[in-house]
Amino acid sequence: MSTTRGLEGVVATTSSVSSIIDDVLTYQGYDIDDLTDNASFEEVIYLLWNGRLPKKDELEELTKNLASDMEVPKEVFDYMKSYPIDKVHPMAALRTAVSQLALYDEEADEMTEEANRRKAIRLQARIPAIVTGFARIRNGKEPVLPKKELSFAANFLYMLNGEEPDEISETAFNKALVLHADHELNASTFTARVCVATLSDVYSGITSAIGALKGPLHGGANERVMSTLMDIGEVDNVEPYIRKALDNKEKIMGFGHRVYKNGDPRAKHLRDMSKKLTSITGESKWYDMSVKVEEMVVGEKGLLPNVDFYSASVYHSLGIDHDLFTPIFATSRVSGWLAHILEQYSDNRLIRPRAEYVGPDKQAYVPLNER
Ligand SMILES: CC(=O)SCCNC(=O)CCNC(=O)[C@H](O)C(C)(C)COP(=O)(O)OP(=O)(O)OC[C@H]1O[C@@H](n2cnc3c(N)ncnc32)[C@H](O)[C@@H]1OP(=O)(O)O
Ligand SMILES: O=C([O-])CC(=O)C(=O)O
Repeated sequence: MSTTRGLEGVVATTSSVSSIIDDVLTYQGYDIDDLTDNASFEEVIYLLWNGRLPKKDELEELTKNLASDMEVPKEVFDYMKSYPIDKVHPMAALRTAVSQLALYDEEADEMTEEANRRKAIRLQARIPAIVTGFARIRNGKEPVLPKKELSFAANFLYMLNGEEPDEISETAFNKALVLHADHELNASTFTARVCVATLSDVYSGITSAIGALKGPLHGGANERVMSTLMDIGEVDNVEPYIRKALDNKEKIMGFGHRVYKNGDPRAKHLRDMSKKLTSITGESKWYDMSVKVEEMVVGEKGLLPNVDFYSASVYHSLGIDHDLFTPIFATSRVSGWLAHILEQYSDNRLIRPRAEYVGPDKQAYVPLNER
């Protein structure tokens, strides 16, 4: 038996949801650049779940269903109010609340395709309501109900702040959602597929995926990018800070990628958005620092920024709390997880690889009092 550390380069399944070929990312064959410039997040959800872009009436129906399914069972928010709220990370809150959602869904264990699609809409709709509801509850405020006439992106910001966003913020947030929606067999998506390949339910798949996304080597990196920028503080501090970190063999969050070696095609969109938004807020230093960090990490290590690097200054400029950055990633990525879960169910086989045994051999049991 031979092993590949971290399964690098191993092709573990076929999929038609998204592809990364020659550093080009597509969702169902549509280039991410095209979708980012033109599509609403709702269109992307439809595309990922159905393999084609929606017609007008199909989009209207999905948008209506998403808006009407955003209301979270009261019990979930009641329980949230009893969390040790000042110690709970929003990703932990999200993981718990999504698991709890299953308890109030009578169809949770119903395995027909129709039921799974209905649950997909409910999960896609309720995750933003949970993320924003938690953000408000921990500040002593009540969750805000979504407005049916708002887009998915606008509703997120509305439920978070209690005020409808301006057009620039809505557009930027929509682009960020489009950019994070799916990414082939990344760690959290693989986790979701492994879970549901046992024929476990959709809620279990999404709860597991949230756990995987939370880690700093994956979705959790975006929050850490902002911590790095805050630690650096000023453009002039970038050089000594990054040099010291690299000398100490520390990882610079938001750089490197398992699949892309010539750069993540999503990063340039977020870089442009960061430049624009930080100049609007009058805090260009976050963009300027980011550019300087990029120059140094590219120069010293040849590592390029991934999706998490510039998203940090984008979300910061939208006034979002830093520990909500990864839950926002989950709010978008749940669309991809659900597409992969539906695909897995449609042609399922248990996912069960092997491990090469490297432990001790031929051990004989020694009674407790002789050890
Ligand atoms: C949405 C996403 O999940 S995108 C990724 C988000 N994660 C991050 O930004 C965290 C920082 N980046 C990393 O930790 C890695 O680049 C990963 C996890 C993304 C990819 O990991 P792998 O493919 O396993 O690469 P690996 O960690 O083996 O790195 C290869 C070499 O590059 C170095 N390296 C990789 N990323 C970085 C980094 N961000 N900073 C400094 N050095 C790095 C490693 O130390 C290693 O060096 P070595 O060969 O001298 O030991
Ligand atoms: O694909 C990966 O390994 C990580 C990533 O960029 C993503 O999930 O968006």
